[in-house]
Amino acid sequence: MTLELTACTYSYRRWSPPVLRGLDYRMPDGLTVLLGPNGAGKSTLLGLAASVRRPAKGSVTLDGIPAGDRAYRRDVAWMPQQITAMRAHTAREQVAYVGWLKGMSRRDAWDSSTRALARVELSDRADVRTTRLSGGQLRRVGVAAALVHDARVLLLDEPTAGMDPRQRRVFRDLLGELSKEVRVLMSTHDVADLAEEADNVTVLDSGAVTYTGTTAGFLAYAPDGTAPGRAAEAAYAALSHHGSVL
Ligand SMILES: Nc1ncnc2c1ncn2[C@@H]1O[C@H](COP(=O)(O)OP(=O)(O)OP(=O)(O)O)[C@@H](O)[C@H]1O
Repeated sequence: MTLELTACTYSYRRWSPPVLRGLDYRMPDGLTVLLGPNGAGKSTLLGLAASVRRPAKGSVTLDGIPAGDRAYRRDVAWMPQQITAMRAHTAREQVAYVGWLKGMSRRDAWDSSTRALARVELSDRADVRTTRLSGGQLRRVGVAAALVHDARVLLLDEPTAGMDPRQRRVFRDLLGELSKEVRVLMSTHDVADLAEEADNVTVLDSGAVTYTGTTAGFLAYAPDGTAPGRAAEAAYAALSHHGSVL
């Protein structure tokens, strides 16, 4: 299962300079954390991989299947940075609706929605309208919606933003389980918290990949003498300082 961006160029407006220019990126196995400063292009990359944005040049494929094909969309799930509460829908309905859009039968989508909400510890809010949920709860609805159709690749855009410490722990455990089953690419600013859990790290800066490889390889960029528990932050700072290491 290989999700690959090849020579991708993307601009938000026709005449504006591209955010990504000829980007080549192959998503690694297991759990990959996508790091980078604000505006680096993480959401743009995830949007292309999710096939919600189309590159002006280049291609996005999953095992050779082009993004946008039905099979591609079924296998790839995306949690956007902003989760929209659908008016007059409960959490269960909103998640089930995403499953239905991805091609599940109504019944399967409904059953799967109930399971997905349980995985994010939201069963007790399943029948509450999403417009009434807190920001952190709504993000968990977003995670559940990404899980509902049993995709083989999960693309998560800052899933832990706004979650309280307990929910972060629940989410981390869930990620641990999920990354054994599926590939996960997750953007975060939570360098210290998550980078050490991941199998791989990708660092994006100004639309270019400045590091992609194992977490051990990433942590090796921390200068000697870095305090325990600070290695991920120190490695990230060192990579940002040195620029591209590819
Ligand atoms: N809808 C949009 N219209 C115009 N420009 C945009 C739009 N979305 C993003 N951009 C620009 O594209 C660049 C990359 O943005 P992107 O959201 O991909 O970065 P990011 O790494 O996800 O940032 P953050 O960490 O702040 O979420 C930025 O310069 C941003 O201003």
